[in-house]
Amino acid sequence: MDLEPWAAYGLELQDLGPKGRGLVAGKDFRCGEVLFREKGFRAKSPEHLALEVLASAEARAQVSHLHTGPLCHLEGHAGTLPHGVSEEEWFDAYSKVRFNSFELNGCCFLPIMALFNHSCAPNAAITQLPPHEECHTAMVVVAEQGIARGTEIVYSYNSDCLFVPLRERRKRLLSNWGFLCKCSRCQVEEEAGLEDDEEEPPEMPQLLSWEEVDLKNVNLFQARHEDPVSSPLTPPQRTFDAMKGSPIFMFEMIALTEMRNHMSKSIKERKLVA
Ligand SMILES: C[S@@+](CC[C@H](N)C(=O)[O-])C[C@H]1O[C@@H](n2cnc3c(N)ncnc32)[C@H](O)[C@@H]1O
Repeated sequence: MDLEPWAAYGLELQDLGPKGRGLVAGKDFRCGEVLFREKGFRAKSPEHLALEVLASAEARAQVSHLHTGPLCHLEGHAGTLPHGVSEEEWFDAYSKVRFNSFELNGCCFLPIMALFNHSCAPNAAITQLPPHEECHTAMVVVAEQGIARGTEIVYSYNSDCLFVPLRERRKRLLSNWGFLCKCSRCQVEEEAGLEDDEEEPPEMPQLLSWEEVDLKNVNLFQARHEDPVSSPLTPPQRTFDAMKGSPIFMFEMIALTEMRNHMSKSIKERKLVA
């Protein structure tokens, strides 16, 4: 795999302080330009994808750079560890998948696209492209406005939260993604005291160290999902094996058309709301 696939798109990976790493425009982009595209993995749940990661050394290498979320979010999972997998290995793989994937017709996991940070005032949008294969997904990131060189490229992890007040946005992002949003919009609204007008401050998830996790009470697979150990993925869903050598998906004209339709719809909706 290309070590820096974002560089071919004119993007730079930078350390952005409290948000961790993020992708920044290495040149000016026009509104509507495709900023990045990737073919990734899709499965029923993060648990299924974590098992795929654990099953292949190559897959582990592909996700080794990813951020892991707060461990407390992993509590409540029931089940047995897959044979030969240590608790630490399980939590690492599960956390990487859980905090870097999207719920879009299943659990979609794109290891490079996961390097973009979230914003409640995004300058880019993501779109899932056809064909929706059983175990793959293809997505593009598109500029929703002109983006000047040096600007961080951000999309919204949860578009439902864009049109609600600061506290509610932060609450939703905390519960789904495990972080307190520090995007430019949230920071401006926080400084303007908008959060003080609302009820109940959001609580940061408690970060646990390995020693603090009581593994007896940690259930690996939540009841909401079928247990992937007793119901393994059926062929040809060895997703990571199938992905060998082709992380970037060259999509077709039909996909571009769908993306443009989505873009103009989403821009129109924003204008209506504004
Ligand atoms: C999908 S990763 C994005 C890449 C990540 N920054 C990294 O260094 O790998 C999501 C994580 O990035 C951080 N993050 C993304 N957007 C953020 C935001 N608006 N405010 C604060 N942290 C953010 C959070 O730690 C979140 O769990």
